[in-house]
Amino acid sequence: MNVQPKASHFVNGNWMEDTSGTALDVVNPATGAVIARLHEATPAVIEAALAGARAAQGAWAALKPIERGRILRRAADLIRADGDRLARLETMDTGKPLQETLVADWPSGADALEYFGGLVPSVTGETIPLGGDFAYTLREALGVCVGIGAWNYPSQIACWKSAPALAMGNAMVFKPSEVTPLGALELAQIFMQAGLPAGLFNVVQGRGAVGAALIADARVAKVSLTGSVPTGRKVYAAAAAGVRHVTMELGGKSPLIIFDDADLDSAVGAAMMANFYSAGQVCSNGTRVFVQSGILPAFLDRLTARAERIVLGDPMDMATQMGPLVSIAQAEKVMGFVDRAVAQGARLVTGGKGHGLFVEPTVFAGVTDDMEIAREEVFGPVMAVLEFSDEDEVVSRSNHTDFGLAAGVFTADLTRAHRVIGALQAGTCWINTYNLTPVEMPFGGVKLSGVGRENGKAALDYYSQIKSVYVGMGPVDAPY
Ligand SMILES: NC(=O)c1ccc[n+]([C@@H]2O[C@H](COP(=O)([O-])OP(=O)(O)OC[C@H]3O[C@@H](n4cnc5c(N)ncnc54)[C@H](O)[C@@H]3O)[C@@H](O)[C@H]2O)c1
Repeated sequence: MNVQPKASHFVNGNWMEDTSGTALDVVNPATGAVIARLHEATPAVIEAALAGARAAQGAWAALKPIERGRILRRAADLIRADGDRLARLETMDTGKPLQETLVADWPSGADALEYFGGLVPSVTGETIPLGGDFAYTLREALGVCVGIGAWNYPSQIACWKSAPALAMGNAMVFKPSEVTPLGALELAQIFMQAGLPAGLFNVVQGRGAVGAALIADARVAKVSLTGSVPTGRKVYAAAAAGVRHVTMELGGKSPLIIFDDADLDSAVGAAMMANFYSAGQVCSNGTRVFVQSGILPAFLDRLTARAERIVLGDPMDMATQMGPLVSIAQAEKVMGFVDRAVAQGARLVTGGKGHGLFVEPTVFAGVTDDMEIAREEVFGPVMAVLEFSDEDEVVSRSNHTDFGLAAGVFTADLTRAHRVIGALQAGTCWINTYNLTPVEMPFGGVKLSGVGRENGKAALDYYSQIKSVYVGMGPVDAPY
Protein backbone atom coordinates (compact mmCIF):
# COMPACT_ATOMS: atom_id res chain seq x y z
CA MET A 1 0.00 0.00 0.00
CA ASN A 2 1.56 3.28 -1.16
CA VAL A 3 0.98 5.89 1.52
CA GLN A 4 3.21 8.70 0.23
CA PRO A 5 0.93 11.76 0.16
CA LYS A 6 0.98 14.09 -2.84
CA ALA A 7 2.61 16.77 -0.67
CA SER A 8 3.48 17.40 2.97
CA HIS A 9 0.79 19.96 3.74
CA PHE A 10 -2.80 20.69 2.85
CA VAL A 11 -3.44 24.41 2.80
CA ASN A 12 -6.37 26.48 1.62
CA GLY A 13 -7.94 23.59 -0.28
CA ASN A 14 -4.75 22.43 -2.02
CA TRP A 15 -1.74 20.24 -1.49
CA MET A 16 1.30 22.35 -0.67
CA GLU A 17 4.98 21.50 -0.68
CA ASP A 18 8.07 23.43 0.27
CA THR A 19 11.11 21.19 0.07
CA SER A 20 13.22 23.77 1.87
CA GLY A 21 11.55 22.60 5.11
CA THR A 22 13.49 20.09 7.25
CA ALA A 23 12.93 16.50 6.09
CA LEU A 24 10.41 14.43 8.03
CA ASP A 25 10.57 10.70 7.32
CA VAL A 26 7.54 8.62 8.27
CA VAL A 27 8.54 5.21 9.63
CA ASN A 28 6.28 2.17 9.93
CA PRO A 29 7.06 1.07 13.50
CA ALA A 30 6.37 -2.59 12.73
CA THR A 31 8.87 -2.87 9.88
CA GLY A 32 11.24 0.07 10.29
CA ALA A 33 10.58 0.98 6.65
CA VAL A 34 10.33 4.62 5.61
CA ILE A 35 6.82 4.74 4.15
CA ALA A 36 6.63 8.44 3.31
CA ARG A 37 8.96 11.41 3.06
CA LEU A 38 7.62 14.80 4.12
CA HIS A 39 9.00 18.23 4.99
CA GLU A 40 8.35 20.45 7.96
CA ALA A 41 6.33 23.58 7.31
CA THR A 42 8.37 26.68 6.51
CA PRO A 43 7.23 30.18 7.50
CA ALA A 44 5.70 30.49 4.01
CA VAL A 45 3.53 27.39 4.54
CA ILE A 46 2.47 28.55 8.00
CA GLU A 47 1.56 31.97 6.62
CA ALA A 48 -0.49 30.46 3.79
CA ALA A 49 -2.39 28.23 6.21
CA LEU A 50 -3.21 31.02 8.66
CA ALA A 51 -4.13 33.46 5.90
CA GLY A 52 -6.35 30.87 4.22
CA ALA A 53 -8.07 30.02 7.50
CA ARG A 54 -8.60 33.68 8.36
CA ALA A 55 -10.08 34.43 4.94
CA ALA A 56 -12.46 31.46 4.92
CA GLN A 57 -13.76 31.62 8.48
CA GLY A 58 -16.21 34.53 8.29
CA ALA A 59 -18.38 33.13 5.51
CA TRP A 60 -18.35 29.70 7.16
CA ALA A 61 -19.54 31.13 10.47
CA ALA A 62 -22.31 32.99 8.63
CA LEU A 63 -23.83 29.77 7.25
CA LYS A 64 -26.84 28.24 8.91
CA PRO A 65 -25.55 25.78 11.52
CA ILE A 66 -27.54 22.98 9.89
CA GLU A 67 -25.61 23.54 6.66
CA ARG A 68 -22.28 23.28 8.45
CA GLY A 69 -23.52 20.21 10.27
CA ARG A 70 -24.54 18.52 7.01
CA ILE A 71 -20.98 18.76 5.68
CA LEU A 72 -19.58 17.23 8.85
CA ARG A 73 -22.08 14.40 8.70
CA ARG A 74 -21.13 13.76 5.07
CA ALA A 75 -17.48 13.58 6.15
CA ALA A 76 -18.47 10.97 8.75
CA ASP A 77 -20.13 8.87 6.03
CA LEU A 78 -17.06 9.14 3.79
CA ILE A 79 -14.81 7.95 6.64
CA ARG A 80 -17.04 4.94 7.28
CA ALA A 81 -17.20 4.06 3.59
CA ASP A 82 -13.38 3.99 3.42
CA GLY A 83 -12.88 2.48 6.87
CA ASP A 84 -10.70 -0.46 5.89
CA ARG A 85 -8.11 1.56 3.97
CA LEU A 86 -8.02 4.29 6.61
CA ALA A 87 -7.49 1.72 9.37
CA ARG A 88 -4.58 0.17 7.45
CA LEU A 89 -2.99 3.56 7.00
CA GLU A 90 -3.41 4.30 10.72
CA THR A 91 -1.78 0.97 11.57
CA MET A 92 1.19 1.71 9.29
CA ASP A 93 1.57 5.18 10.82
CA THR A 94 1.24 4.16 14.49
CA GLY A 95 2.02 0.43 14.74
CA LYS A 96 -1.29 -0.20 16.50
CA PRO A 97 -2.96 -3.49 15.56
CA LEU A 98 -5.50 -3.45 12.77
CA GLN A 99 -8.00 -5.13 15.09
CA GLU A 100 -7.95 -1.87 17.07
CA THR A 101 -7.68 0.72 14.28
CA LEU A 102 -10.65 -0.85 12.47
CA VAL A 103 -12.96 -0.21 15.43
CA ALA A 104 -11.46 2.54 17.58
CA ASP A 105 -9.58 5.25 15.72
CA TRP A 106 -11.30 6.54 12.56
CA PRO A 107 -14.69 5.14 13.69
CA SER A 108 -14.52 7.35 16.79
CA GLY A 109 -13.52 10.27 14.58
CA ALA A 110 -16.55 9.64 12.36
CA ASP A 111 -18.75 9.52 15.46
CA ALA A 112 -17.44 12.94 16.52
CA LEU A 113 -18.20 14.46 13.11
CA GLU A 114 -21.68 12.97 13.09
CA TYR A 115 -22.35 13.98 16.69
CA PHE A 116 -21.23 17.59 16.44
CA GLY A 117 -22.78 17.98 12.99
CA GLY A 118 -26.11 16.89 14.45
CA LEU A 119 -25.75 18.84 17.67
CA VAL A 120 -24.81 22.27 16.39
CA PRO A 121 -28.20 23.33 14.95
CA SER A 122 -29.65 23.06 18.46
CA VAL A 123 -27.12 25.47 20.00
CA THR A 124 -28.97 28.59 21.11
CA GLY A 125 -28.39 31.63 23.26
CA GLU A 126 -30.71 32.84 26.02
CA THR A 127 -32.98 35.79 26.63
CA ILE A 128 -32.79 37.53 29.97
CA PRO A 129 -35.83 39.58 31.05
CA LEU A 130 -34.87 42.87 32.71
CA GLY A 131 -38.29 44.41 33.37
CA GLY A 132 -39.13 46.02 30.06
CA ASP A 133 -35.57 46.04 28.83
CA PHE A 134 -34.06 42.67 28.09
CA ALA A 135 -30.78 41.07 27.10
CA TYR A 136 -29.97 38.18 24.85
CA THR A 137 -26.85 36.15 24.22
CA LEU A 138 -25.30 34.77 21.05
CA ARG A 139 -22.82 31.94 20.88
CA GLU A 140 -20.23 32.99 18.35
CA ALA A 141 -17.27 31.27 16.80
CA LEU A 142 -13.81 32.10 18.12
CA GLY A 143 -12.15 32.46 14.71
CA VAL A 144 -8.99 30.58 13.71
CA CYS A 145 -8.21 27.64 16.00
CA VAL A 146 -4.94 25.73 16.10
CA GLY A 147 -5.05 21.99 16.84
CA ILE A 148 -1.87 20.17 17.87
CA GLY A 149 -1.93 16.38 18.07
CA ALA A 150 -0.13 13.54 19.85
CA TRP A 151 0.95 10.33 18.10
CA ASN A 152 -1.14 7.77 19.92
CA TYR A 153 -4.55 8.43 18.30
CA PRO A 154 -3.57 10.76 15.45
CA SER A 155 -6.70 10.60 13.30
CA GLN A 156 -9.13 10.43 16.18
CA ILE A 157 -7.47 13.50 17.73
CA ALA A 158 -7.71 15.40 14.41
CA CYS A 159 -11.45 14.60 14.27
CA TRP A 160 -12.14 15.25 17.96
CA LYS A 161 -10.67 18.75 17.58
CA SER A 162 -11.90 19.72 14.11
CA ALA A 163 -15.48 18.46 14.54
CA PRO A 164 -16.57 20.83 17.34
CA ALA A 165 -14.36 23.64 15.98
CA LEU A 166 -15.87 23.52 12.49
CA ALA A 167 -19.38 22.85 13.76
CA MET A 168 -19.31 26.13 15.69
CA GLY A 169 -18.08 28.10 12.67
CA ASN A 170 -14.34 28.22 13.31
CA ALA A 171 -11.49 27.46 10.92
CA MET A 172 -8.68 25.14 11.98
CA VAL A 173 -4.99 24.81 11.28
CA PHE A 174 -3.98 21.35 12.49
CA LYS A 175 -0.43 20.22 13.20
CA PRO A 176 -0.22 16.46 13.64
CA SER A 177 2.51 14.86 15.69
CA GLU A 178 5.68 14.67 13.62
CA VAL A 179 5.75 10.93 14.42
CA THR A 180 2.32 10.22 12.84
CA PRO A 181 1.58 12.83 10.19
CA LEU A 182 -0.49 10.86 7.65
CA GLY A 183 -4.04 10.58 9.00
CA ALA A 184 -4.73 14.32 9.22
CA LEU A 185 -3.91 14.71 5.52
CA GLU A 186 -6.55 12.07 4.77
CA LEU A 187 -9.04 13.99 6.89
CA ALA A 188 -8.33 17.15 4.89
CA GLN A 189 -9.18 15.24 1.64
CA ILE A 190 -12.33 13.84 3.21
CA PHE A 191 -13.51 17.30 4.25
CA MET A 192 -12.98 18.60 0.71
CA GLN A 193 -14.99 15.69 -0.73
CA ALA A 194 -17.73 16.37 1.80
CA GLY A 195 -18.00 19.95 0.54
CA LEU A 196 -16.06 21.88 3.16
CA PRO A 197 -14.98 25.20 1.62
CA ALA A 198 -11.23 25.67 1.09
CA GLY A 199 -9.24 27.15 3.95
CA LEU A 200 -11.33 25.82 6.82
CA PHE A 201 -9.23 22.75 7.63
CA ASN A 202 -5.51 23.06 6.95
CA VAL A 203 -2.78 20.57 7.84
CA VAL A 204 0.78 21.73 8.36
CA GLN A 205 3.54 19.31 9.31
CA GLY A 206 6.39 19.80 11.67
CA ARG A 207 7.96 19.37 15.05
CA GLY A 208 7.33 21.52 18.12
CA ALA A 209 8.73 24.71 16.56
CA VAL A 210 6.00 24.69 13.91
CA GLY A 211 3.37 24.38 16.64
CA ALA A 212 5.01 27.21 18.56
CA ALA A 213 5.03 29.45 15.45
CA LEU A 214 1.31 28.84 14.94
CA ILE A 215 0.41 29.70 18.52
CA ALA A 216 2.45 32.93 18.41
CA ASP A 217 0.44 34.33 15.49
CA ALA A 218 -1.97 37.14 16.35
CA ARG A 219 -4.66 35.73 14.02
CA VAL A 220 -5.06 32.67 16.25
CA ALA A 221 -7.92 32.74 18.74
CA LYS A 222 -7.50 29.33 20.34
CA VAL A 223 -5.13 26.42 20.69
CA SER A 224 -6.16 22.88 21.53
CA LEU A 225 -3.28 20.56 22.41
CA THR A 226 -3.19 16.84 23.03
CA GLY A 227 0.22 16.02 24.41
CA SER A 228 2.39 15.64 27.47
CA VAL A 229 2.41 17.87 30.55
CA PRO A 230 5.81 19.45 29.74
CA THR A 231 4.58 20.42 26.25
CA GLY A 232 1.29 21.57 27.76
CA ARG A 233 3.09 23.99 30.06
CA LYS A 234 4.94 25.53 27.09
CA VAL A 235 1.87 25.75 24.88
CA TYR A 236 -0.30 27.16 27.67
CA ALA A 237 2.32 29.81 28.44
CA ALA A 238 2.65 30.77 24.77
CA ALA A 239 -1.13 30.99 24.43
CA ALA A 240 -1.30 33.15 27.57
CA ALA A 241 0.95 35.74 25.97
CA GLY A 242 -1.77 36.38 23.40
CA VAL A 243 -4.62 35.72 25.87
CA ARG A 244 -5.85 32.91 23.63
CA HIS A 245 -8.43 30.29 24.56
CA VAL A 246 -6.97 26.86 25.34
CA THR A 247 -7.96 23.25 25.62
CA MET A 248 -5.22 21.08 27.13
CA GLU A 249 -5.54 17.31 26.94
CA LEU A 250 -2.42 16.17 28.76
CA GLY A 251 -0.98 13.11 30.45
CA GLY A 252 -2.10 11.04 33.41
CA LYS A 253 -1.26 8.43 36.04
CA SER A 254 -4.79 7.33 36.66
CA PRO A 255 -5.98 5.00 39.44
CA LEU A 256 -8.14 1.95 38.83
CA ILE A 257 -9.52 0.76 42.18
CA ILE A 258 -10.70 -2.83 42.57
CA PHE A 259 -12.57 -3.73 45.74
CA ASP A 260 -12.86 -7.28 47.14
CA ASP A 261 -16.48 -7.59 46.02
CA ALA A 262 -15.76 -6.78 42.36
CA ASP A 263 -16.52 -9.26 39.61
CA LEU A 264 -13.05 -10.75 39.20
CA ASP A 265 -13.06 -11.44 35.47
CA SER A 266 -14.49 -8.04 34.61
CA ALA A 267 -11.95 -6.33 36.85
CA VAL A 268 -9.06 -8.26 35.30
CA GLY A 269 -10.37 -7.53 31.79
CA ALA A 270 -10.71 -3.84 32.56
CA ALA A 271 -7.24 -3.65 34.09
CA MET A 272 -5.84 -5.19 30.91
CA MET A 273 -7.81 -2.81 28.68
CA ALA A 274 -6.57 0.00 30.92
CA ASN A 275 -2.92 -0.93 30.40
CA PHE A 276 -2.38 -2.97 27.26
CA TYR A 277 -4.72 -1.47 24.64
CA SER A 278 -2.67 0.37 22.00
CA ALA A 279 0.39 -1.16 23.71
CA GLY A 280 -0.35 1.06 26.69
CA GLN A 281 -0.08 4.30 24.71
CA VAL A 282 -3.36 5.75 25.99
CA CYS A 283 -3.46 8.93 28.05
CA SER A 284 -6.36 7.85 30.27
CA ASN A 285 -4.85 4.46 31.13
CA GLY A 286 -5.40 3.19 34.66
CA THR A 287 -1.74 2.51 35.30
CA ARG A 288 -2.01 2.41 39.08
CA VAL A 289 -4.19 -0.62 39.72
CA PHE A 290 -5.14 -0.60 43.41
CA VAL A 291 -6.40 -4.04 44.43
CA GLN A 292 -7.95 -4.75 47.85
CA SER A 293 -6.03 -7.34 49.86
CA GLY A 294 -8.71 -10.05 49.89
CA ILE A 295 -8.93 -10.35 46.11
CA LEU A 296 -5.26 -9.68 45.31
CA PRO A 297 -3.91 -13.27 44.97
CA ALA A 298 -6.81 -14.35 42.74
CA PHE A 299 -6.55 -11.12 40.74
CA LEU A 300 -2.84 -11.62 40.05
CA ASP A 301 -3.31 -15.28 39.09
CA ARG A 302 -6.07 -14.53 36.62
CA LEU A 303 -4.30 -11.46 35.27
CA THR A 304 -1.04 -13.30 34.69
CA ALA A 305 -2.72 -16.14 32.84
CA ARG A 306 -4.60 -13.75 30.57
CA ALA A 307 -1.68 -11.34 30.01
CA GLU A 308 0.57 -14.20 28.93
CA ARG A 309 -1.91 -15.14 26.20
CA ILE A 310 -1.75 -11.71 24.52
CA VAL A 311 -0.61 -12.13 20.91
CA LEU A 312 2.23 -9.77 19.97
CA GLY A 313 3.25 -9.42 16.38
CA ASP A 314 2.60 -7.91 12.97
CA PRO A 315 -0.09 -5.29 13.57
CA MET A 316 -1.53 -5.88 10.07
CA ASP A 317 -2.40 -9.48 11.04
CA MET A 318 -5.95 -9.54 12.40
CA ALA A 319 -4.88 -12.14 14.99
CA THR A 320 -2.37 -9.71 16.52
CA GLN A 321 -3.54 -8.08 19.75
CA MET A 322 -0.52 -5.92 20.47
CA GLY A 323 1.87 -4.28 18.04
CA PRO A 324 5.11 -2.36 18.51
CA LEU A 325 5.41 0.94 20.30
CA VAL A 326 5.35 3.97 18.05
CA SER A 327 9.13 4.50 17.90
CA ILE A 328 12.41 3.15 19.15
CA ALA A 329 12.73 6.22 21.40
CA GLN A 330 9.43 5.36 23.08
CA ALA A 331 10.38 1.67 23.44
CA GLU A 332 13.68 2.62 25.06
CA LYS A 333 11.91 5.02 27.40
CA VAL A 334 9.46 2.30 28.45
CA MET A 335 12.22 -0.26 29.02
CA GLY A 336 14.03 2.31 31.18
CA PHE A 337 10.95 2.49 33.42
CA VAL A 338 10.80 -1.33 33.57
CA ASP A 339 14.47 -1.64 34.56
CA ARG A 340 14.20 1.04 37.23
CA ALA A 341 11.02 -0.53 38.65
CA VAL A 342 12.94 -3.79 39.14
CA ALA A 343 15.85 -1.91 40.70
CA GLN A 344 13.48 -0.12 43.09
CA GLY A 345 12.07 -3.45 44.32
CA ALA A 346 8.83 -3.89 42.40
CA ARG A 347 8.05 -7.59 41.80
CA LEU A 348 7.95 -8.47 38.11
CA VAL A 349 4.98 -10.81 37.71
CA THR A 350 5.05 -11.25 33.96
CA GLY A 351 6.65 -9.72 30.86
CA GLY A 352 9.40 -7.19 31.33
CA LYS A 353 11.31 -7.86 28.13
CA GLY A 354 11.73 -5.63 25.11
CA HIS A 355 12.43 -6.83 21.59
CA GLY A 356 13.21 -3.75 19.53
CA LEU A 357 10.02 -1.70 19.38
CA PHE A 358 7.97 -4.55 20.87
CA VAL A 359 7.55 -4.60 24.65
CA GLU A 360 5.91 -7.57 26.36
CA PRO A 361 2.74 -6.94 28.37
CA THR A 362 4.29 -6.31 31.76
CA VAL A 363 2.84 -6.50 35.26
CA PHE A 364 4.52 -5.35 38.44
CA ALA A 365 3.10 -6.26 41.86
CA GLY A 366 4.21 -5.07 45.28
CA VAL A 367 4.43 -1.53 43.92
CA THR A 368 4.54 1.21 46.54
CA ASP A 369 3.37 4.80 46.11
CA ASP A 370 6.87 6.26 46.17
CA MET A 371 8.26 4.14 43.31
CA GLU A 372 8.78 5.89 40.00
CA ILE A 373 6.49 3.36 38.28
CA ALA A 374 3.64 4.57 40.53
CA ARG A 375 4.30 8.25 39.97
CA GLU A 376 5.26 8.85 36.34
CA GLU A 377 3.46 8.28 33.08
CA VAL A 378 5.14 5.35 31.26
CA PHE A 379 3.05 5.27 28.05
CA GLY A 380 3.76 1.62 27.37
CA PRO A 381 2.24 -1.79 28.27
CA VAL A 382 3.31 -1.70 31.91
CA MET A 383 0.83 -2.21 34.75
CA ALA A 384 1.63 -1.39 38.37
CA VAL A 385 -0.45 -3.30 40.95
CA LEU A 386 -0.67 -1.75 44.42
CA GLU A 387 -2.34 -3.39 47.43
CA PHE A 388 -4.79 -1.53 49.67
CA SER A 389 -6.99 -2.42 52.64
CA ASP A 390 -9.69 0.20 53.09
CA GLU A 391 -11.68 2.81 51.23
CA ASP A 392 -10.38 6.00 52.86
CA GLU A 393 -6.81 4.81 52.37
CA VAL A 394 -7.25 4.06 48.67
CA VAL A 395 -9.01 7.36 47.96
CA SER A 396 -6.23 9.33 49.61
CA ARG A 397 -3.49 7.34 47.83
CA SER A 398 -5.30 7.64 44.49
CA ASN A 399 -5.43 11.40 44.80
CA HIS A 400 -1.78 11.63 45.81
CA THR A 401 -0.62 12.70 42.35
CA ASP A 402 -0.35 15.93 40.39
CA PHE A 403 -2.26 14.32 37.51
CA GLY A 404 -6.06 14.01 37.36
CA LEU A 405 -7.09 12.73 33.97
CA ALA A 406 -9.13 9.61 34.72
CA ALA A 407 -10.12 7.08 37.40
CA GLY A 408 -12.07 3.85 37.68
CA VAL A 409 -13.78 1.87 40.45
CA PHE A 410 -14.81 -1.77 40.46
CA THR A 411 -17.24 -2.87 43.17
CA ALA A 412 -20.63 -4.55 43.52
CA ASP A 413 -21.61 -1.91 46.11
CA LEU A 414 -23.09 0.91 44.04
CA THR A 415 -23.30 3.33 46.95
CA ARG A 416 -19.60 2.89 47.53
CA ALA A 417 -18.89 3.28 43.82
CA HIS A 418 -20.54 6.69 43.67
CA ARG A 419 -19.04 7.76 47.01
CA VAL A 420 -15.52 6.89 45.88
CA ILE A 421 -15.95 8.52 42.46
CA GLY A 422 -17.22 11.63 44.25
CA ALA A 423 -14.00 11.78 46.26
CA LEU A 424 -11.56 11.14 43.40
CA GLN A 425 -9.78 14.07 41.74
CA ALA A 426 -10.19 13.10 38.09
CA GLY A 427 -12.00 14.56 35.10
CA THR A 428 -13.14 11.32 33.44
CA CYS A 429 -14.33 8.38 35.56
CA TRP A 430 -15.71 4.90 35.08
CA ILE A 431 -17.69 2.56 37.33
CA ASN A 432 -17.33 -1.16 36.62
CA THR A 433 -15.69 -0.55 33.26
CA TYR A 434 -12.68 1.37 31.98
CA ASN A 435 -11.43 3.50 29.07
CA LEU A 436 -14.70 3.78 27.19
CA THR A 437 -14.78 7.23 25.59
CA PRO A 438 -17.98 7.65 23.58
CA VAL A 439 -18.09 11.03 21.84
CA GLU A 440 -21.33 11.86 23.67
CA MET A 441 -19.43 11.99 26.98
CA PRO A 442 -17.18 14.95 27.87
CA PHE A 443 -13.53 13.90 28.17
CA GLY A 444 -10.68 15.70 29.90
CA GLY A 445 -8.64 16.12 33.02
CA VAL A 446 -8.19 18.13 36.19
CA LYS A 447 -4.97 19.25 37.92
CA LEU A 448 -1.94 18.89 35.63
CA SER A 449 -3.88 16.66 33.22
CA GLY A 450 -5.57 19.53 31.52
CA VAL A 451 -7.97 22.34 31.00
CA GLY A 452 -11.25 22.22 29.09
CA ARG A 453 -13.15 19.26 27.70
CA GLU A 454 -13.38 17.47 24.39
CA ASN A 455 -16.54 15.69 23.24
CA GLY A 456 -20.05 15.93 24.62
CA LYS A 457 -22.10 19.11 24.55
CA ALA A 458 -19.44 20.72 26.72
CA ALA A 459 -16.91 20.76 23.86
CA LEU A 460 -18.94 23.34 21.94
CA ASP A 461 -18.48 25.80 24.81
CA TYR A 462 -14.73 25.55 24.32
CA TYR A 463 -14.98 26.47 20.63
CA SER A 464 -17.29 29.45 21.05
CA GLN A 465 -17.71 32.63 23.03
CA ILE A 466 -20.74 34.43 24.36
CA LYS A 467 -21.78 37.81 23.03
CA SER A 468 -24.22 39.60 25.40
CA VAL A 469 -26.62 42.14 23.94
CA TYR A 470 -28.58 44.56 26.16
CA VAL A 471 -31.70 45.92 24.47
CA GLY A 472 -33.03 49.22 25.78
CA MET A 473 -36.80 49.52 25.31
CA GLY A 474 -37.38 53.04 26.67
CA PRO A 475 -35.82 56.50 26.73
CA VAL A 476 -32.29 56.82 28.11
CA ASP A 477 -32.34 58.45 31.53
CA ALA A 478 -28.95 60.25 31.76
CA PRO A 479 -27.99 61.99 35.06
CA TYR A 480 -26.41 64.95 33.24
N1 LIG B 1 -5.50 13.86 27.59
C1 LIG B 1 -5.57 13.42 26.37
O1 LIG B 1 -6.61 13.50 25.73
C2 LIG B 1 -4.38 12.79 25.71
C3 LIG B 1 -4.58 11.97 24.60
C4 LIG B 1 -3.46 11.40 23.99
C5 LIG B 1 -2.19 11.64 24.48
N2 LIG B 1 -2.03 12.44 25.56
C6 LIG B 1 -0.68 12.65 26.09
O2 LIG B 1 0.24 12.89 25.04
C7 LIG B 1 1.52 12.41 25.39
C8 LIG B 1 2.10 11.56 24.28
O3 LIG B 1 2.09 12.24 23.08
P1 LIG B 1 3.38 12.97 22.49
O4 LIG B 1 4.61 12.28 22.96
O5 LIG B 1 3.14 13.19 21.06
O6 LIG B 1 3.31 14.37 23.26
P2 LIG B 1 4.28 15.63 23.10
O7 LIG B 1 3.93 16.52 24.21
O8 LIG B 1 5.68 15.24 22.92
O9 LIG B 1 3.83 16.29 21.70
C9 LIG B 1 2.50 16.65 21.45
C10 LIG B 1 2.44 17.62 20.29
O10 LIG B 1 2.96 18.88 20.69
C11 LIG B 1 3.88 19.35 19.72
N3 LIG B 1 4.81 20.26 20.40
C12 LIG B 1 5.94 19.96 21.07
N4 LIG B 1 6.51 21.07 21.57
C13 LIG B 1 5.71 22.11 21.21
C14 LIG B 1 5.77 23.52 21.44
N5 LIG B 1 6.74 24.08 22.14
N6 LIG B 1 4.78 24.29 20.92
C15 LIG B 1 3.77 23.73 20.22
N7 LIG B 1 3.68 22.41 19.97
C16 LIG B 1 4.64 21.60 20.46
C17 LIG B 1 4.49 18.09 19.17
O11 LIG B 1 5.11 18.34 17.93
C18 LIG B 1 3.26 17.20 19.07
O12 LIG B 1 2.52 17.48 17.90
C19 LIG B 1 1.31 11.64 26.68
O13 LIG B 1 1.72 12.42 27.78
C20 LIG B 1 -0.18 11.43 26.72
O14 LIG B 1 -0.70 11.22 28.00
C21 LIG B 1 -3.10 13.02 26.17
